[in-house]
Amino acid sequence: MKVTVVGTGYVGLVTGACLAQVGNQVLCVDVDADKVARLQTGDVPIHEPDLPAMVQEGIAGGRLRFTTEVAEGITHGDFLFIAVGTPPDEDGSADLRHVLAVAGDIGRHLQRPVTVINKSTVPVGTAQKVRARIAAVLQDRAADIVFDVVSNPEFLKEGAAVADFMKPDRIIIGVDNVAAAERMRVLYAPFNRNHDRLIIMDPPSAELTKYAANVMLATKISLMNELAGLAERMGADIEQVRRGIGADPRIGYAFIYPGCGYGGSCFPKDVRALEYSARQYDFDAPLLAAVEKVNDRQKGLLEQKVVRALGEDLTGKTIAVWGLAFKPNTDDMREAPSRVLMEALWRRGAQVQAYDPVAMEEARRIYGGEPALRLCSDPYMACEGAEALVICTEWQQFRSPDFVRMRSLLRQPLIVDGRNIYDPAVVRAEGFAYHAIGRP
Ligand SMILES: NC(=O)c1ccc[n+]([C@@H]2O[C@H](COP(=O)([O-])OP(=O)(O)OC[C@H]3O[C@@H](n4cnc5c(N)ncnc54)[C@H](O)[C@@H]3O)[C@@H](O)[C@H]2O)c1
Ligand SMILES: O=c1ccn([C@@H]2O[C@H](COP(=O)(O)OP(=O)(O)O[C@H]3O[C@H](CO)[C@@H](O)[C@H](O)[C@H]3O)[C@@H](O)[C@H]2O)c(=O)[nH]1
Repeated sequence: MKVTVVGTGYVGLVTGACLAQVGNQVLCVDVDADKVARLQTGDVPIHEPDLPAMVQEGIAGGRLRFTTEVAEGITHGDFLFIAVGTPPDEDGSADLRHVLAVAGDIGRHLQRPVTVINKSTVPVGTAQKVRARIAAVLQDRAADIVFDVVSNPEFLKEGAAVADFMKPDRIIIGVDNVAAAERMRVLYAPFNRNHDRLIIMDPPSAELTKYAANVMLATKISLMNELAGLAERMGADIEQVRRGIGADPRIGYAFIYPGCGYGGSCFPKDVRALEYSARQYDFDAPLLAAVEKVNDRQKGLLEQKVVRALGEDLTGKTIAVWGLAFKPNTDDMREAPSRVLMEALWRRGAQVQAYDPVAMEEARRIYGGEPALRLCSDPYMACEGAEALVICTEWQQFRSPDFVRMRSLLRQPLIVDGRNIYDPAVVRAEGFAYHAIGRP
């Protein structure tokens, strides 16, 4: 099948590469000429396991191509995916500018009947807006071309994006006619072999399903973080509590890890966007506001723990930070807790020595000119002469460190663990003061 994917970010690139992998002819379109130039040579600009090999295989097999030519893109595909960003506007609402710009492009260049599929995370009613924009532009051209608009939100996680796309838990198809649903079933058949993963519904329900999933997960995390704060005060250990409640299958072990707050390009923005939508409908949604409030507070916790140990004025002091990405296996630092911590430390006059296995280039891009940041090529180098080590991301390589070496490099044997990756008894036996999240 001929597929066009507009937008080659985390979602678009993974969608394009995976659809090419199963044999489709895929053309990916992006307005970012540098990104397209890199992708044309098989150079994947993001860190995502398995993606470079898949992109290179697709290019070599002639099934995956990249262009900045939007007209070429729109005329190529029978399926046109919209996978552009929907960043938060100042008021928290999802900015639909890019999605509607693509709808306008489709209207301008469409030559034959197609299925337009929106993969971006968008508020309820957007499929309708996309349809209206395409129809209006077609009308201006006096072009009478039929098209469907399908809502097909994406649920991949960064760091596991290829695996999630290839073996999805579910494929949500929001559609208003049977023929379009059938076309989607055929397109997704390679990802739907053993169990039927397709859940077909109306477009508004599909659009809300995406937000509902993200706010449900964000709520689990914020609730655990709130309980962690209580545990800390009550002398209980949230890690023991986590195991105790996770054993109940109605609760489950997934997504109940307390920590220094959720980050990334999705949870923070999507909780805010749904809050905004609720206000638009004049509907009080106190739970959503609380989820966000708890998370904001949680992101300030690591700074508080450092201050409690070292004092308010950190002028001239150096703090080591392990982990800059918002979670392991990605170089994405959007809304990462590490950023909140580092910026707070800088305001208090501290120097930061940071290490991340893959996000160093991204850190350089964001904080390149920051004199109070030293990016270190090795985790132990980051500890050299620092008053404390703070862990922001639970990368595997941090889990079993050389504590003796760490202690010899740090000026003070102090670890603030934002991800609860160590056994407090073990770390303390190594001679460290250890402060984690919700643990005595
Ligand atoms: N990142 C994730 O893990 C994830 C997962 C599920 C859903 N989503 C949702 O998917 C959407 C895309 O997210 P992302 O992380 O892939 O975004 P991204 O910022 O990584 O990529 C978006 C891409 O779209 C391109 N673009 C913007 N306007 C364009 C236009 N008019 N024509 C062509 N290209 C254009 C940009 O240049 C960029 O390369 C968002 O709505 C997001 O909420 C993201
Ligand atoms: O028990 C947990 C699980 C996660 N997190 C944090 O939550 C954030 C988000 O993690 P994760 O969900 O794994 O990453 P994302 O790539 O942001 O994926 C989420 O957001 C995507 C974009 O909408 C969705 O497609 C995915 O289904 C959804 O999991 C990260 O900061 C994690 O550290 C916790 O603090 N505790």
